[in-house]
Amino acid sequence: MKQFLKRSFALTDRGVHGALKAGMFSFLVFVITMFPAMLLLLLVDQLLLQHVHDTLTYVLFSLITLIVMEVLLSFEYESQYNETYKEAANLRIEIAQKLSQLEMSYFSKHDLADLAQSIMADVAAIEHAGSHAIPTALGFCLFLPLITILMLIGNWKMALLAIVPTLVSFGLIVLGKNYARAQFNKHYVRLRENSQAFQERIEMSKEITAFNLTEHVKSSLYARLEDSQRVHWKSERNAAFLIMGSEIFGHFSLAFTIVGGIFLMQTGEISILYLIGYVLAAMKIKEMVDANMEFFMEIFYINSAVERINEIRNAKVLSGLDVSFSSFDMSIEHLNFSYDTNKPVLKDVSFTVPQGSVCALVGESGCGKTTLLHLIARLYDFDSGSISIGGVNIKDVSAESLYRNLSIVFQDVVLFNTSVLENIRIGREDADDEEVKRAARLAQCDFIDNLPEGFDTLIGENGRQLSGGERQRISIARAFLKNAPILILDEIASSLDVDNERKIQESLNDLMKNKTVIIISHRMKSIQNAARIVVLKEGHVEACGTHSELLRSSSSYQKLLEKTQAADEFVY
Ligand SMILES: Nc1ncnc2c1ncn2[C@@H]1O[C@H](COP(=O)(O)OP(=O)(O)OP(=O)(O)O)[C@@H](O)[C@H]1O
Repeated sequence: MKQFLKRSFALTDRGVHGALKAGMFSFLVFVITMFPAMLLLLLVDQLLLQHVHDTLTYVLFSLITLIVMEVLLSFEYESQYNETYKEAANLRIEIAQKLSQLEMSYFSKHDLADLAQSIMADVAAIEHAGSHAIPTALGFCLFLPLITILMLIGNWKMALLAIVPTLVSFGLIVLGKNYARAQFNKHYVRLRENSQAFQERIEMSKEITAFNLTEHVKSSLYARLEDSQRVHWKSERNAAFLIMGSEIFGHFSLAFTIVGGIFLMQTGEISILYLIGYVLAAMKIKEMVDANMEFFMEIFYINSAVERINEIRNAKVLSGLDVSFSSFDMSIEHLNFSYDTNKPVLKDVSFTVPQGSVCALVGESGCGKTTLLHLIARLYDFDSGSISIGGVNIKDVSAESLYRNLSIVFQDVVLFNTSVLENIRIGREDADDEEVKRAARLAQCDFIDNLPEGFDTLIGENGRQLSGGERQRISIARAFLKNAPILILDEIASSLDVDNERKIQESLNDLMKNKTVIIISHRMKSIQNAARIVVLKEGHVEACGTHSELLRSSSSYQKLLEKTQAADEFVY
């Protein structure tokens, strides 16, 4: 049961416990709401059949019913709402933790807007269902068999007259469930596409204005909205038909009970008290079904949200053991990798980088240099072969052990919407302010002095208040601060002007001392002193050696040098 609830509603263990508790209270509330009908039966018994009951019986019965009802309702409320809000927070935390453990390939295969939708909207949908629909449905599923058995014991014919139409009414909803689910999924896909389109519109405002695309984008957004409105209307309309059909059958329950009951009473099979009792029970069941129908629909509606949350839960995580590396020699052997199975990006790549030496990766654009750095940083897992540090395959190493020993400076720098100081401190969380400032000086971040509040200046979303070169230097300062034994540099000079590049080059020479460094640079001159230069061509190692060795032996290396020289001389 617990596993069923966990799977069906993407609940956490605690959430399952909460839902069961709330469901039990809902069941008790269903039971107690039958008591006023029983009181009415007592009265009918007295009026019609002259079975006189003491007035105190009515008063006591009413009082006890009221008190129990009040207590149960408050418990039901408490367990439904409190547990659900806690569950929504737990679920979001669980998803956030899971996302932080996933392979990067998961993010490249999934839409980020979709993930954001899963964390916010899907959990909100489950939260709403959890506070209303799931406990009530659980309670009703317990109550219906109980009342059916009691009614069958009383008179099985009357019981069937009241219960069968109710079951058919339910059956209709369940039968239509798959159809409704497909419609709701379609609507969800449209919503996701719309939010992607709006996000793109906002992110590309500059390009849209510059290329005079405002009208075109506006009309395509309107067309999208109209389309999603159509799909939404269709899904709501079909859901409404289902509910209506099921409600009509629900009414048959009452009609059959009255007509069948009168017939059975005339044949002398049941007394008028039985007739009224079964009519009251049929009315109550109908009332409950009506009140809860939208909850059952809601449970079908959250199905696609549940599927997406479960998909994140079941995704493969980066796993491995905590390891202390004995050395930082790096060895890459027969490495193969593809982003998708049809197109290999790296093919049988092998080379070594001894501890404390610099290795440069060069090659035409698209040959797989950045991909190789991503694999070394374990942002993706490779298909076959190995990457070892100190003889240990990084696939067997936990993310914490690896990143403790690795500093990475990528082409695309990501900054957080906080102060400059905190952005640099990301390199090493326990660094004090002085250490952060020293790292900034080493990375030539002199622009910080000109910011309004120096190191305390907030730099806006993804550092939008900074230039490309300034963002790059903050990223380099993080690497200085971390001072890890392995350093990965991907085109760090791409956003720097000549003056800054020269300054950073000097301080980088200090940082790189005694470290295992892997660097990509399109400025061929800057890597000429590297102990080893690996020339990649269409995903495989074409040549490997020092600058002077490659000048003699590799025609691809010579061509790369010629191209960079030609680019340096290019005049606009
Ligand atoms: N996330 C991705 N999903 C699918 N294919 C990708 C992805 N990233 C890169 N590729 C493809 O992999 C190949 C190698 O790309 P990579 O970025 O590693 O080349 P590169 O040598 O670093 O290029 P550049 O010098 O232009 O930065 C390219 O064909 C690219 O289109």
